[in-house]
Amino acid sequence: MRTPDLTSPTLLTTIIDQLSEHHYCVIDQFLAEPIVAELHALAQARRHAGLTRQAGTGKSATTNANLRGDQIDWLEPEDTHPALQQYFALMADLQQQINRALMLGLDSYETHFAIYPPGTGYSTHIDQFIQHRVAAAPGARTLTAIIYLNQNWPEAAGGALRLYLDTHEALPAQEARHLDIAPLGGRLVLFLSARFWHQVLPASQDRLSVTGWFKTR
Ligand SMILES: O=C(O)CCC(=O)C(=O)O
Ligand SMILES: [Fe+2]
Repeated sequence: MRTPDLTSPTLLTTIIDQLSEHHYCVIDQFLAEPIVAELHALAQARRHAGLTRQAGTGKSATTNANLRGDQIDWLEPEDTHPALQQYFALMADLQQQINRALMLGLDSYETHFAIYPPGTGYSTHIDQFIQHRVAAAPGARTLTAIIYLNQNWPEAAGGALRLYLDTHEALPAQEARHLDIAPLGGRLVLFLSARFWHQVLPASQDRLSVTGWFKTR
């Protein structure tokens, strides 16, 4: 199984340059197909074992399927599954490299599988809790990291991540300047959690990802 080599100067330089210039980056084929397939199979197996639950929104984690329709399954770094071990090791490496280059002070990582059944999405939001939206709030989500697990995803299936590129004080309109990012297997999306409004558009088939947040102390 091959995982990306973060000691490769080109990959790391691309990530760092894109993050410092644009505050987000999209890296295709970040994860190789075998590990994407393993994580996909694991997410489905855990779903069938009843480990996923309806995701909530906000600190109280109120569930409202109109706002957010995914099923989530939180992952623990102690989990001995080889694909998860590889994933956690990779994200720890990424955290260290990004800290070294950008001094973001990333300190911990929380992550879950997310499964959006057909027709569901996640309405426009920001990943930082309102209570944390002051500089250097302790425990704030600082960098969002999403890896998609959908191999052979047809464009017609929808399910893009819509990232609103400008800062907006309040909820941006759907047609505000944005980038639509298809949830292609192996693709990594990183963005500063407090900076971007974003939403998940509904898809016509199950849409799987492993999503996480690097937090500051
Ligand atoms: O899956 C995605 O593309 C984004 C998910 C998301 O915005 C979230 O979980 O906060
Ligand atoms: Fe989000």
